[in-house]
Amino acid sequence: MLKTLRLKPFDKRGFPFDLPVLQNFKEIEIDLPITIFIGDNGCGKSTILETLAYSIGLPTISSKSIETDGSLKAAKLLAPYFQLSWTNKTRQGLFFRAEDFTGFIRSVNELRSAFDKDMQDFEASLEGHSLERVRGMITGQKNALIEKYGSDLNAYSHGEGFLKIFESRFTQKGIYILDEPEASLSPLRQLSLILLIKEMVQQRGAQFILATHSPILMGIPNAKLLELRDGLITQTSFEETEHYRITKGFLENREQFLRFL
Ligand SMILES: Nc1ncnc2c1ncn2[C@@H]1O[C@H](COP(=O)(O)OP(=O)(O)OP(=O)(O)O)[C@@H](O)[C@H]1O
Repeated sequence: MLKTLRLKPFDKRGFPFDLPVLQNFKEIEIDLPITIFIGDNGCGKSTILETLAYSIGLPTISSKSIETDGSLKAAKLLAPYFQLSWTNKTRQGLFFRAEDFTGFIRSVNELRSAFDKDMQDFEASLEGHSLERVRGMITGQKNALIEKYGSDLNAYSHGEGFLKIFESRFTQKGIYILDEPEASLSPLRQLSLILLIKEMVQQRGAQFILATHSPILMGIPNAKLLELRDGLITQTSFEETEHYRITKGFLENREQFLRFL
């Protein structure tokens, strides 16, 4: 389990080093199975999560190497200053960003189509024993793909596809870093995600680190809530978060609430 994140002193300028939150923090404890980063847009949650995922070397949903991901330039710059301490070091788990999802669905479906196209080509050029061997190989690979992700991820709605990915990739003890996993999940599906996370923690001993704007996900029992605000990272309680207070005020009396906007 990841226990602490320390930020070594740096004398660099420019993004990401100029982020206010990086000016002040020296060490944060990530000592519970579920840690949730919260805070307003632009406060630096994704930058911290991306740098953590990069430092650990976690797989992304596309299973491509995180080191060659061009969108993680800031994480590469910052990673040398991240010092992680562990009880049991691991590189197993997943780094999930909502924005990776669409590209991922496309690539899975392209791979499936490529298997079909290869099969047609081989059927036209081979025969007998050779054709049977190639057919067996391609069918095996295609079936493995279908078993893992379903017959066609495009056949699911966006939110259903999200949950399908979580179900198929939350499999082993490891560390799961999820950046805004609520992006297209209905409140009911967010509760399903909480259930999945709880099962993974209780049955597999997995660790989760999330960034979210969802008051539902923030309410996961026994999670450590770290709020980024005014350039500081401080531990907070569910009821103290701005997200909770605004949502509660709105739900309790939205007419009056909106009058003050
Ligand atoms: N490549 C970049 N160059 C300069 N500034 C950047 C770059 N990428 C992000 N930023 C800025 O860094 C700040 C932190 O961005 P980050 O994505 O970490 O915030 P966040 O807390 O995850 O926000 P959100 O909740 O909107 O996802 C933002 O103000 C953003 O505009």
